[in-house]
Amino acid sequence: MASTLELLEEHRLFGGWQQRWRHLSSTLNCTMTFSIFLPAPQGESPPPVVWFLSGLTCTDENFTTKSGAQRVAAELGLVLVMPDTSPRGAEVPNEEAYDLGQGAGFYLNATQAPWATHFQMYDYLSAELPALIADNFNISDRQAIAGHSMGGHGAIMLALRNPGRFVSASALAPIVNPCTVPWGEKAFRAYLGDDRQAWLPYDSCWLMRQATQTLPILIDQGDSDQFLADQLHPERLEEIAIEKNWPLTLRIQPGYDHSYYFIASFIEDHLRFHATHLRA
Ligand SMILES: N[C@@H](CCC(=O)N[C@@H](CSC=O)C(=O)NCC(=O)O)C(=O)O
Repeated sequence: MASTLELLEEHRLFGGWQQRWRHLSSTLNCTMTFSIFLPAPQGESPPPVVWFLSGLTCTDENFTTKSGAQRVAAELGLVLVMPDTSPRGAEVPNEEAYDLGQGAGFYLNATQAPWATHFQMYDYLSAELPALIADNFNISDRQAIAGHSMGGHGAIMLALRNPGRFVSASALAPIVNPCTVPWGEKAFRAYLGDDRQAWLPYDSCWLMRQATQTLPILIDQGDSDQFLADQLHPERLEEIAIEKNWPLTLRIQPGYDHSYYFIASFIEDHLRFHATHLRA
């Protein structure tokens, strides 16, 4: 299936362009959308890229419309790519619950029926979408990745599984140990089956323990986050990082919850963190 891009929306924003595109994904066997922010050019070199993976219930539009990230991305000359969080469409299986099915792809390759035909988000994000973006936009191969909650899991997991692909990774309120928390256990059992060994390559704590090549990681976590105690456990990844002398910074932010108000408050720090590494 050849992938042609169809422009759905375009808006001038902070001197750059916010665009939304549709394409047929051969990996996911459905039509997908993604959003991209293209800053005004700052020189001859193609601009570096920050990917942002969103959380449960999100599309590419939650971050686009609620984070306010484009102002700083424009200043820093960063391209932002915002993929959707799962395959979509009437032909794609779904559940009524918000934490399984459409909007809850968990950035993995499902092996179980009825999910496996479409839920191949790991391959979509590690191969098909990066190639499509590289073929159609003037971008650098200097790239970083960030995400929120389920998307924070996706960002750190993708960075740990693909050494050298990203220069830095960051997350806001990420699920760092999905194998042991209710959101992750429910999704991994449905998508990957009962064998917990098959879950491990999607667990950032397990991946960091195995890793031999580091990259800088920044994590922000609100201490009033309603999901902190049951689902997130950022301290578990921090403990492994300390044991391994890994360059990871975990910042606990007093009073902040799990919402986009939290993301909007700290996304500037994340983009500046990535810009430092992307321009190094
Ligand atoms: N609706 C659910 C909670 C869903 C939720 O909070 N989603 C978060 C991400 S949670 C982890 O991945 C989110 O980003 N929502 C979109 C938004 O725009 O806020 C419930 O009621 O518990």
